[in-house]
Amino acid sequence: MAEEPLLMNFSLGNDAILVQPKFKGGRWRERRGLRKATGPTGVNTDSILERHSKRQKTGNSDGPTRSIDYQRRTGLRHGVISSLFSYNPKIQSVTDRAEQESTTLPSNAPLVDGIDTFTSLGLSPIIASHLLTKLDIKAPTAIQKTTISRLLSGDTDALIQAETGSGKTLAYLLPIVQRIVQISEQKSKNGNDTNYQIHRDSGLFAIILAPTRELSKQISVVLDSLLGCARWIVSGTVIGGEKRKSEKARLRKGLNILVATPGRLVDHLEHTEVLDVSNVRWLVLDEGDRLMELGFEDDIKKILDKLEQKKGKSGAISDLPSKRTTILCSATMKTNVHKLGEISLKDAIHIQAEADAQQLLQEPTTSTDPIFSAPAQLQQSYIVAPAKQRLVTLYAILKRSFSHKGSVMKAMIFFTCADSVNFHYEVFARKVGQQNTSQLSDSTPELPTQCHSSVLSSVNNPDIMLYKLYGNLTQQMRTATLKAFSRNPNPSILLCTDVASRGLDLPSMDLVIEYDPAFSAEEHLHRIGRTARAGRDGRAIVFLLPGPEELYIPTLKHGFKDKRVNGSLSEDILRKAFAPAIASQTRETWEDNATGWQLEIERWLQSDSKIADLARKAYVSHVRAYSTHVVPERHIFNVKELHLGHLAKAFALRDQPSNMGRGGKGDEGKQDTGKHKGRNRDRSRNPAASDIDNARNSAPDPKEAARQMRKALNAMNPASEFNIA
Ligand SMILES: Nc1ncnc2c1ncn2[C@@H]1O[C@H](COP(=O)(O)OP(=O)(O)OP(=O)(O)O)[C@@H](O)[C@H]1O
Repeated sequence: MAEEPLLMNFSLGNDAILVQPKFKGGRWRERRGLRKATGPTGVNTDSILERHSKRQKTGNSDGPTRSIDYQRRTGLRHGVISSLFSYNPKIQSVTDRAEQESTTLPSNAPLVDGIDTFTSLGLSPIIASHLLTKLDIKAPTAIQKTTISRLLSGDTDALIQAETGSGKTLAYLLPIVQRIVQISEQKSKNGNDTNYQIHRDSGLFAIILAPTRELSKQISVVLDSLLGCARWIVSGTVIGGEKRKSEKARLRKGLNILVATPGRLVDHLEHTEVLDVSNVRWLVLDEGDRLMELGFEDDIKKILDKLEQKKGKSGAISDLPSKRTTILCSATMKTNVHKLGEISLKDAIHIQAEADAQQLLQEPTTSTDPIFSAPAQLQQSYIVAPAKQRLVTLYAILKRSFSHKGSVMKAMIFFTCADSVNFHYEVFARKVGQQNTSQLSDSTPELPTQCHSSVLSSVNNPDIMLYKLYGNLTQQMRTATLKAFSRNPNPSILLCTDVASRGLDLPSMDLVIEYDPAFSAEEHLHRIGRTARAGRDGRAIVFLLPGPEELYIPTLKHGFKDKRVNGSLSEDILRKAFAPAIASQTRETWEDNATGWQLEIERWLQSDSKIADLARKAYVSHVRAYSTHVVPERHIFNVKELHLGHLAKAFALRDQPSNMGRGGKGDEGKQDTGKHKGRNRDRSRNPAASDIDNARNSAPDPKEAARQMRKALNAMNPASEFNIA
């Protein structure tokens, strides 16, 4: 079954059409469609693209390039190719350019004072020793310390909030596993001492819900390794991406703990009779805010109703708690989490790591102020790069970061859309020196999307691998890619969308680059939280454009306890990365070298129509995605402020694609002659979007419009970026 139709982060009342909702989660395409549908206040990127493309045709907005000599050396002989270094906007903000080393102690590391051990918190010595010997986990983290003792001592609902990488998964899994082990042992004392009385067919006791398949799989792996000390307790997953039949077979065999995505679980609750939830006493909603953003509210309500309806008496298994405990968990707690809390929790306790709780007391926040902080040891910086210098600066950072084997082992680069991931993957995957043959990497559905990057590899670091991940890849490919990326002992770079921003625990992640800033401050926190986990070091870099985007810097600082965020200019980075060899007898400058690199990519694009199409597609998707930043941040990421001609250069295009004013999605080089043709084509490919247009334009009265709107929204699937079921 397809995933239930979902709304993002808001429910429509009868007159919902009159209000301006905030769209946060899901794919940018759906966010954009939804925002456009709600009224004329949204920015129309189609018309912006069209306006700029007309302006573009009247001449080169960049004016003349530098001297004739400079043009001769750089290949800009005809004066029609925009220079990387001229006519860039003024940079206002970067006053803080000296690199500051952090001396801050890690805030999400295991506690080292030796006072709090897992056994002192109430965990059984068997589990504690299993943690030590098999998982190399010696001491609890701060959130584990607070959560474990609280959840072991009672059956109260809980809302767990702690930094990324602070060990929240074990914080809720350990007490649940211990409680089930205790129930099992209790039974064995009453009966046969040598046999545990709980088996896989004794009943389902706990369900853990997570928003993505990747995260569900990850939780399931942690759970399985934990259950190594209680092998008679069996766990499993129902997360889609495989045949329903095999999931049913697994459920028929019996499971005691189930990890699931909400859509797929609802599907089984409705169609799989053998799934008995009468004994479920623990329900965990991991990444609660994301579950809400992806529109799982209805599914969660259905699950809660089913659990309530089917709840059996605890008589069948003695010591089974009479009450169900629900645990809600996330690093960020937005208003939607409180709504989820209202639906799912009763008299819940709010559990935070002690340090976080103290900080909150000292710095009370308003309801509009998101409560979040990044791990203290994470070194965060921003780079102000003019649009034209973005691509070459990204190359320069990667080249320097991976200049020696071991300097950086794993890096992630976040983009706002899959088209952009695809384009940049090809840029760094291309075979140097083979400019006339398309190297478009074809992927086989079951194999990881990976290739060697000869562009980034060097004598000192010869084996740099590239991977890409986004929601529209097949599930097998996504799983294989993450596995291959995690297991590759060589330096590796993952190019991805926000499908990888939540919860993923990828080993040795040293560097996170937000090449496109996140759609919301909370998402930024989750993205950078893929590094600096469990006390380890990590670096995060965000790219900003000069101008309004520099207003984002206070938001970046807000997430850090000591407001420590370093800034640098792209030209400083280019100067270092493209410095000519000392022995060089030529008159080359770093500017020439940087320009040479950019021109090589531009020529490669011109010689290969497939790559050029990919670049145009990426460009249009990027601009459209840009217009879907959350409302409170739209003055910072304002699509009207984008210089579209300069931005084209970041996609190695010499002009803004003139034939893509209104079409965009997948134009694939076709001419778009009529004013509205492209748009109509886009709409015809997305019937839901065209329904929304109809709803907005034709409905005579607000109630009817709202009804049509609900119908249209129901036809869309905001979670499809995440391919959840
Ligand atoms: N007590 C501990 N000691 C050492 N490492 C730990 C401990 N607890 C968890 N870890 C490790 O810390 C890493 C992060 O844990 P986890 O994924 O649970 O973090 P999280 O708080 O859920 O992060 P996010 O908010 O990003 O989902 C994992 O690699 C895990 O094995």
